[in-house]
Amino acid sequence: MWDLWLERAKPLVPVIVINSPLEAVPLAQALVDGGVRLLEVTLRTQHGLGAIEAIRQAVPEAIVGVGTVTSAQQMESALKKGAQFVVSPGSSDDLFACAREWGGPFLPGVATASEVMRAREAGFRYQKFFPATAAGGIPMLNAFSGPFSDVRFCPTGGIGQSNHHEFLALKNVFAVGGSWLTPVDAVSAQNWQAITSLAIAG
Ligand SMILES: O=C(O)C(=O)C[C@H](O)[C@H](O)COP(=O)(O)O
Repeated sequence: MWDLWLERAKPLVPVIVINSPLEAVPLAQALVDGGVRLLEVTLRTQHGLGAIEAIRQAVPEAIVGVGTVTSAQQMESALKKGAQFVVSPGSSDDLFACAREWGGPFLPGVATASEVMRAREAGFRYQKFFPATAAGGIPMLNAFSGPFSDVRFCPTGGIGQSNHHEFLALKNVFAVGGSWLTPVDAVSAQNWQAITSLAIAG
């Protein structure tokens, strides 16, 4: 699924925190206008689920995922709202089971070789490397590429405008994620043009 989506979308996954329900649709539209279509709407606030539903309805060019998923129950709630992919900062047997039953694109979070192996054994070869810079950054991803040549990563955590190209240049990286595309001050000021400009620059 990722390969198909990435034919039409930049390999950037903004990690979105919705503080006001009214922000969701214009923010998603601003990102899409800049060519960023894979959107990870986190469940860090109470508005996350509603935002997923609203963006699915109002911004058809967006590919809307849910992030900060740490339980099967959260995954199920987000899928009911129309989430098209699911991201977790970590991995658990419950999440693996729920994602397998669903059958859609799930990115389990991994930070160590053992976690990569567990997620791969569970059937997930696309994984979120989190927290990317704190857990070893580019040297760690290069080290993973030897033993895990069949696994591809979306590094997230500590990545920004200045270094995301270096991550994207790695063969085992299919996309990079982060909050730099949706700065809190621009979102709270409803400066959608600034968000589109960041998306275009990314
Ligand atoms: O809440 C989640 O779903 C997470 O898994 C963590 C986020 O992906 C990172 O916290 C983003 O990192 P920054 O780009 O450094 O802000």
